[in-house]
Amino acid sequence: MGRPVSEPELPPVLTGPHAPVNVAEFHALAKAKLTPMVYGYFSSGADDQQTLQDNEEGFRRLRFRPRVLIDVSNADMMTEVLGVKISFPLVVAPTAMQRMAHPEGELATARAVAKAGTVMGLSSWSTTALEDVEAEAPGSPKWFQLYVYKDREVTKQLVMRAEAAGYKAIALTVDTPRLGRREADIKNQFNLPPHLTMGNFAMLKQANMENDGGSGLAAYVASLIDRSLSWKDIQWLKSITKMPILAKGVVTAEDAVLAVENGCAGIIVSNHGARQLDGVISTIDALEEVVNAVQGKVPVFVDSGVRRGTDIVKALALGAKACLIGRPVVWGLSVAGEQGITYVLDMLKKEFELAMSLCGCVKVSDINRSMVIRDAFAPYDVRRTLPPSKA
Ligand SMILES: Cc1cc2nc3c(=O)[nH]c(=O)nc-3n(C[C@H](O)[C@H](O)[C@H](O)COP(=O)(O)O)c2cc1C
Ligand SMILES: CC(C)CC(=O)C(=O)O
Repeated sequence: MGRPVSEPELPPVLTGPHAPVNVAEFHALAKAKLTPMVYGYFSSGADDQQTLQDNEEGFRRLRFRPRVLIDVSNADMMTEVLGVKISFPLVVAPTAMQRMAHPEGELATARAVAKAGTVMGLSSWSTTALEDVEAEAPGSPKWFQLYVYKDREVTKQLVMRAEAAGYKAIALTVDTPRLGRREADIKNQFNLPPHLTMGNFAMLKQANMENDGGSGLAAYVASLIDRSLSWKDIQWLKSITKMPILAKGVVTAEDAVLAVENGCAGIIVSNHGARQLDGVISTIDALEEVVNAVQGKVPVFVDSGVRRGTDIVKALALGAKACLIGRPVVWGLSVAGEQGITYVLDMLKKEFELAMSLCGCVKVSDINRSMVIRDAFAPYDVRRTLPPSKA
């Protein structure tokens, strides 16, 4: 597979023999470019980072059962999320403070994601105002990620602004009543660099990240975010917006059922890129129980650890409608702004197309449960897919 974007248009870091050919190589380039404080914030998981490792390992534990001698000369990667067509089943997850990665931050992301024909998630804690992000790529579908403030009026204003600007959904983050313990941020006494602001909050322009020698972000979250948030607040949220609400951060069947009962329009199986509770189950391991619990009533998405096109095929085989990626986009942005993200998305799209074809799938809906097994040494029970007479 060749490199994704036509070479003459690219900056030197993305051309020639040292150009990255996968997400891991983008990560390495970003690490070399960013300051230790910024890199530490973007890359870290919580505590011992056990789940950080497990998120990627979880995908590796799955093995394919590809089908052969199927005409794959035409691959159709299009799919649909919440009524919106996207070019392939990958959505960009909301990640905070993108101007730390590149001066154009969220604006570069909006342009690249629009060009790729998919959905952008924008963080409440974007370093660019949500209206400016929409104006940069007007009409291109975006989800607004919501942190619920102790001050419900602040929250309400934010939701109303997102709806007025044309955002298509609210991704309500449900796994962050408190910030996970990220040791790099504590060591580096993380703080938003003084030339940047939280773009969505005029009154909080200077983010008050005063810390007592630890992570300024943890102090910021503790002072502003509503720890008392509970399922009943979904009703409140539904009373102030017509946008569909996605519960972002569910990893159990119990909570999946509650999300559906409380009127969520979708579920994002996520452990926040392993940044919250260390030791929590990897999302690819949690996915199937959530899919089974939901019984097709709402779409299920998954993020945390998706690094390859093959990971997307595995997630879809286990019932996800689409995957989201967080860090891979941050690495692309850090390395080469908009072009870096375009390159990353294009690379993952090509990987996905190849993986689909090698699995014998012509279209996204061909991907099914029979295509993966968890344990490479346990035979697949063919009674699941063969008619009884042949099983
Ligand atoms: C640097 C960074 C910032 C993030 N900021 C937010 C955020 O503001 N809101 C949120 O709900 N999730 C946030 N996340 C979590 C992502 O939305 C997503 O769940 C996660 O990155 C997926 O895992 P991956 O990075 O392994 O792809 C952030 C993740 C990272 C890495
Ligand atoms: C500002 C942060 C709370 C954003 C976030 O969700 C994260 O860093 O994981």
